[in-house]
Parts: sequence; C-alpha cells; structure tokens
Amino acid sequence: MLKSSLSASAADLVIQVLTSALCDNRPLDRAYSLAFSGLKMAPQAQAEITQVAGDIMRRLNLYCFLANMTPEQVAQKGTLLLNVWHRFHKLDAPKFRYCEVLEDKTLESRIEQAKSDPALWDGCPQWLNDLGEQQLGDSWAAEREAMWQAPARYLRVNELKCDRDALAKRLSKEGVQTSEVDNVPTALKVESNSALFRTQAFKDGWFEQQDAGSQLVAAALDAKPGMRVIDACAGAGGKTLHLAAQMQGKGRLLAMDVEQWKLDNLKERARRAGAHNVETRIIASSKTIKRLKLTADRLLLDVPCSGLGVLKRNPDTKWRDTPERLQVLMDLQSHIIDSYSRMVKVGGLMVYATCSIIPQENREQVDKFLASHPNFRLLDDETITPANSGFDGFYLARIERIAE
Ligand SMILES: C[S@@+](CC[C@H](N)C(=O)[O-])C[C@H]1O[C@@H](n2cnc3c(N)ncnc32)[C@H](O)[C@@H]1O
Repeated sequence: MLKSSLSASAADLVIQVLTSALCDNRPLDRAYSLAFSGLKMAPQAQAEITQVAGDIMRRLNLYCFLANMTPEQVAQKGTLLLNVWHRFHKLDAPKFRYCEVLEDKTLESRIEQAKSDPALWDGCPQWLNDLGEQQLGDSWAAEREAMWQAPARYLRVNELKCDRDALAKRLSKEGVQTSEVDNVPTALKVESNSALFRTQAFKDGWFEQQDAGSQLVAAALDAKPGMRVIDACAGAGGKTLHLAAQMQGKGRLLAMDVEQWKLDNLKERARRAGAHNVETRIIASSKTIKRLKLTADRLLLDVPCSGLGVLKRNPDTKWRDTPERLQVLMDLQSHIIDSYSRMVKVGGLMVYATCSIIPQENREQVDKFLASHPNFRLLDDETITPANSGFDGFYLARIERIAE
C-alpha cells in the first residue's frame, strides 16, 4: 500500500475515477483511461492513484460503512471517503479545501463493528458471500480474503520473438524490474511501477500483459507446430497469442468469437506479436460451428463466465453483478460446450476453461457434458484459486474425444 498520503489533487483524481465507475456505471478500466487522458503524469503517480481507487473498489462496502455513506454518494462525499481511507491505513489525510470529517472515536467504533462482520471486512457483497459459502464451504473464507489483495502484474513472454531471460534483460535496460515466476515458464512478475506499454520491448511485441494463472490455461492445451487449433471464444486474443507461440507460428490457428470488434483487436495484437498463422472468424450462426465438425486437433473453450476468479483485478464487477446473471451465463456455458465440442477430431483434445472458481460453472458443467457425451473422456482438471496461488482464479478441464 502507499508509503505516504495522496496529495489533494491526486485524491481528487481517485474521486473522479470512483464517480465514473459507481455513478456513471463505467467499467473501471474505462474510468481510469478517462481520468488520465490528456494528463502528463509520472508512472509512479499514476500507479498510486490506481492503487487507492482499486483498493477502495475491492472493499467498497467496508469503506462506505466506515464513512457512513452509500457508494452512490461518492460524487458528493468523496473527500470524506478518501479521508476515512487514509486514516484507516494510518496515513495523514489529504489536505482538501473542504472535507466533512468523522470524529476519531466514531471511526474507531465503526472499525470495531466492521471487524465482527467478516464478509463486510473482506469487502464482499451479501449475494456473493452466500454463493461462495454455498459453493466452496470451508475454503470460501480464504478466497474471500484473497479477493481484496492488490493484484500483481505479470507478463507473458512472446516466445515467437524472444525468451524469458532476454526479455527480462531488455526490460531491465528500459527501467522495468521483473522476476521469474515458479512453475509458469512463460511468466515474469513486474516488480516496479513502470509504464509497460511505453517500452520499446512492448512495441516490438516481445510480451503481453497476462496474469500468470491465465498462462496455465493455453499451456494445458499442449498445441504443437503443424496442428489445426481452434480458440472458439477468443475475445481479443490473450490466449490465442499464447497458442500461436506454442505452435511456433506453424499450423492453422482459428480464433473465433461473436464480437467482431474483439477479433479486430486480436488481429492488431497478432501483428505486433508476429503471430502470422492466426486467422479470425466471426460466429454468425450455428452453421459456422457445424462446418468445422471434426476438424480440430485442439479446441480451447474459454467460455464467458462470472469472472469470480478475477475480482481482485476487476472489482467493479462484484458491485454490478447479480445471481440472476449467473444462471444466464451457465446456460450459455452448457450451450457452448455441447455444441462447439463437435469441432474436435477423434483423438483430439479440448480444454474447457473459465476465470471462475465456483464448481457450478466448472466441474459441474463438465460432469453434465460428459454424462450426455460418452464419446468424450475427462483426462484431468484443475482449479487455480487466488488463495492457493496468489494468481487470478481459473478452472481448466482437459477432455479427449475418444469416438465420433
Ligand atoms: C472469457 S472471454 C475470452 C477471453 C479470451 N479467451 C482471452 O484470453 O482474452 C469469453 C469470450 O466469449 C465470447 N462469447 C460470448 N458468447 C459466445 C458464443 N456464443 N460463442 C463464442 N464466443 C462467445 C465473448 O465475446 C468473450 O470474448
């Protein structure tokens, strides 16, 4: 966390970000880019603002409880919220021109009250706490606590252009300090508050920013040069680019999605990464999938999900999401695995993956699929959780097609 207090102007920027996310309903990433656009700020100053805004979003209900306000009041009472946040973290409060202030005694008593409510203390909305307890039982408390820790920054080395050692040395010359990540051979952890996307190494396509846990997903597909590989929910291609590197640029890699703008973004990233064997295709109807029946040696289904594994990175989702949306997502997951699995060849491998840690979206979906598809068998599966790994949370199941 911060070593010293924010200046009043930096704290104002935090309030601007929070207002944009909580009152204007913007995704947090978008709120940051709007707040920072046109400002010439040192990377360290920008990092401090994102650290504070991110921490407040991760434990929003706790800080609002302490400041005796609702999240929607942030535009009017943002200075009070920032004052309370600093005092809670034993820092001097920013020197605002005007700020409502809680007495020390009141704040201390509210802190004691919050300590007796573990879900509130961990910044967890009630619906999510109920779901977590029901789905994860005794292991939920540790996951809930891990979800408000600040996320680390990780890079995936682009093995089409360099290796991990060469990337670390080049970044060090550009002022970015990194360290290797055990058990994830493509990952570097970023140790300094540097502006990664301004480096020449990034512009030359030597790396992508990608959580270390996420890097284990494409790795599980074991794609080889010369294979025919389909990434059927490719989005903007975080995992497609990793697959392209595994294939050493040889073979056919088809990236599909229902959103064209994401595929356009992917094409741009593939160009920078030197991933020349990537082809994109929009899924316009079920015919797009049917035409690819029994064609894939490898199929990645990185399905839409609740994102409950990546809440420390995207904390705004837990204040927007509802249990009703979860059911809609689970229906879509069932549809995708049932229908898209037809693209795998006999002897081919499919990875079903989510960035969620709850069994309903994970092993239960896989079991349901296997029960109605005896021509597939489960090889293994793994849940990577924030509490166990320190990474974001992911699930992956490796499923082989054994008959047509
Ligand atoms: C978890 S995200 C994928 C992230 C991506 N694989 C990555 O690593 O950056 C899920 C993606 O599924 C896409 N999607 C939603 N419905 C779909 C469908 N019916 N068929 C295929 N993709 C779909 C979404 O647009 C989204 O990009």
